[in-house]
Amino acid sequence: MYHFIVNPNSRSGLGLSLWAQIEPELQKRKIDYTVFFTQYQKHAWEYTEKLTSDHTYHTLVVLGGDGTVNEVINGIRDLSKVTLGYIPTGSSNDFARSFKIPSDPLKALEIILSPSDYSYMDVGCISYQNKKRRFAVSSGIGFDAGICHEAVVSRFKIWLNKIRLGKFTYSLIALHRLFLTIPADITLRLDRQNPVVFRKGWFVTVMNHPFEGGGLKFCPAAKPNDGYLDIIVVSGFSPLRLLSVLPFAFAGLHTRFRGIRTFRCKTAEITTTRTLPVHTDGEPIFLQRHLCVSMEKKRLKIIIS
Ligand SMILES: Nc1ncnc2c1ncn2[C@@H]1O[C@H](COP(=O)(O)OP(=O)(O)OP(=O)(O)O)[C@@H](O)[C@H]1O
Repeated sequence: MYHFIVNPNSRSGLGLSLWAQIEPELQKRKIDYTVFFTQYQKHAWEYTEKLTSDHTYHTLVVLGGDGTVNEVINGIRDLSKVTLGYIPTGSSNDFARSFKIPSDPLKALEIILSPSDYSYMDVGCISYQNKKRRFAVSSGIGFDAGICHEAVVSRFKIWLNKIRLGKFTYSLIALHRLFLTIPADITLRLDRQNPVVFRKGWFVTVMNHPFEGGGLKFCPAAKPNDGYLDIIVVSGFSPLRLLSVLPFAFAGLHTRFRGIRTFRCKTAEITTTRTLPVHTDGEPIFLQRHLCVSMEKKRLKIIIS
């Protein structure tokens, strides 16, 4: 039995029309399935929590963007008792990008219905103010999270999705945020070693996958199943210099510039001198000053081909 979780509003409403391509195929092939449509934020989380609370084995299929994947992963009671399939319909689709899941919904469905390979994905986790939230792709504090916060409220994303340029949403909002962000000093402590301070920090992002923000290859060496988290720290830049360097991240060539550092770790503690926006998989988590990052002990089985 496949349990489809559909965000009809993903890519500004395209999710529903893509489901209309998927359902006839399921019916034609007499596939045993249920479908659940999310109606509001965290609805996918609530539903997944209820569904998986019987602690039996489930195959869940997400049709949505990275934000819906994030909510489903957060709702799973026992990561070892779920197999996850994914049909990408979001604006940025960074989760699908590194697993090379096709963007054509029928091709992605074909893989789910006749799988030949799986990945056992690490699941990241941030803790803040006695709360905990998992992430699949990345979680960051500072400039990149500010972009996610703005994307949620911006009409710009809707407009770009309408003209099929949704993947540029985050890059274009980044241009706007570049001149609004005031860098803060950031202290990073990896694997309980000595802390390192980065002056004028723009952002720190913990990456499980190499890409975020619609194809920015922030941590080119990150692998979602290697048992490690990769980290990028960007500090000491002027806005104009950052603007000239960031496009290199689409090719993963930004790491050669001074002011950009990458690390690999199992745990990280991030403290900033001011409260800054935080995100997990592009979902805003308000303003924080202190985050602890780690990985879940159990991994999640993902259908990849
Ligand atoms: N019916 C709905 N109406 C409005 N928002 C919804 C609905 N269902 C879910 N959401 C919220 O939509 C947000 C974004 O969804 P999602 O990430 O799937 O799509 P996206 O934003 O188009 O893609 P991406 O994250 O790849 O940019 C999530 O925060 C989710 O909680």
